[in-house]
Amino acid sequence: MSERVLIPRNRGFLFLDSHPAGCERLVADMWQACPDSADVPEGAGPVALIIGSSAGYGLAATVAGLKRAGIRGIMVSFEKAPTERRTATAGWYRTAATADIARTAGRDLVFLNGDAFSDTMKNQVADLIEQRFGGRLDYLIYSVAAPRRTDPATGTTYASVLKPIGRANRTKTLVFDDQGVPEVREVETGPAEGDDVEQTVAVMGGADWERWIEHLAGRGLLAEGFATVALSYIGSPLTAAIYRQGTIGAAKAHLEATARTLSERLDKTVGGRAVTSVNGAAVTQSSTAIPGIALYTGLLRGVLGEDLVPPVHQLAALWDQLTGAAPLALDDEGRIRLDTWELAEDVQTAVTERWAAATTDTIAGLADLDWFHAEVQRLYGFSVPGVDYTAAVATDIPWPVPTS
Ligand SMILES: NC(=O)c1ccc[n+]([C@@H]2O[C@H](COP(=O)([O-])OP(=O)(O)OC[C@H]3O[C@@H](n4cnc5c(N)ncnc54)[C@H](O)[C@@H]3O)[C@@H](O)[C@H]2O)c1
Repeated sequence: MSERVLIPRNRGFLFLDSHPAGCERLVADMWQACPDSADVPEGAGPVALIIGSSAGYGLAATVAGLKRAGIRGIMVSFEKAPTERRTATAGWYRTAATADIARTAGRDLVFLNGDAFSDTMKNQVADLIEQRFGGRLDYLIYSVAAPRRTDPATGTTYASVLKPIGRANRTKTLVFDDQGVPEVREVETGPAEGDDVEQTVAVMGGADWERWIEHLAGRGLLAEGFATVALSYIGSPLTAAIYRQGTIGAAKAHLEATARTLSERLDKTVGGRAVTSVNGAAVTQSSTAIPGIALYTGLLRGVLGEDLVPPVHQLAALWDQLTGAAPLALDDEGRIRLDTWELAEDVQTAVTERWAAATTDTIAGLADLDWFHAEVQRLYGFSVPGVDYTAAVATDIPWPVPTS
């Protein structure tokens, strides 16, 4: 086993290495932070498929699903193995840690590493549901965030972009230099051109979610009352030009429209439903790539402090609505809303005032920079309280294999 002392090496919000012990501790902390539920079934729980389970909202869905609903089933993500020179990706280590928690909780989770957009993965999952999980899937949570997708039907590869639609967008944004010193800058993003919108919709819209449901339905694997949820975001007017009214927003609108058509079909065939869940802003590898979102999230935390609702609490609420432990609450467009704390008028007013006042000189008093900076580091397992970063750690942790 290779053991090394790991120090964070990064370019902007991207880090070269991930810390296995930090990642493990983070998952353990998430598990602790998720409240217990009296409604968890004693025996084999419902069968769930969670796509995008190694990070962000998908990881929260997995941890909260274990704790609030006693799920078993299949977790899919796309992570890189450790090599001689590089650690594995953080999601690899978080997956190993999640597998340990599931084992301790006595829940049968199988973790698959590969491209969820491929037919190979869909077949592998369908075979597993058939052979290991009684041939019936109760829940599918779709939480993929990816820059590219190859459509297996045509072989065409699509690339998503983060651009405004119609005209260029100038926004304030937050960056940190190598020493972690913050700077508020203005960046301009040119408008979507050519087929940018179609490409982004093809990656982050509902096409692959629908393909999954059709594939599993075609194999007769959807249980009576089957429910599926895909994650969506609306966000603040401050980020609307680049997010909700931009190329990614077009993809989210497509995802939400897909939910409506899927739901009609599922209702008729298995008495099931498909919905989107609109979640609040969180620091994830995907969200930090969006211009302005880092500044916005730092200010949001500055306003809300500990009242900023972490993903695992939002996903606990989601599972409660799915299992019936809490009433299903849908907005006028049929979406589950777990972002109400973020979009509350007083919160948005306060964030907007701070946004207007934000400069490199004032930012420290307006945003919770320590939290934001540490959250970015925690995406890679660094800055996790309780971890000894001077100790050498084994980096060649194996991907969890299911016990037979
Ligand atoms: N982060 C936010 O602020 C926020 C807010 C609301 C909704 N959401 C939504 O939540 C969803 C997940 O986003 P996130 O921020 O948690 O992302 P993330 O980057 O933290 O996680 C993405 C996950 O997708 C997996 N993945 C990527 N490509 C894959 C592929 N080809 N095959 C299989 N797995 C793949 C990754 O391994 C990882 O598990 C997205 O739909 C996003 O729009 C995010």
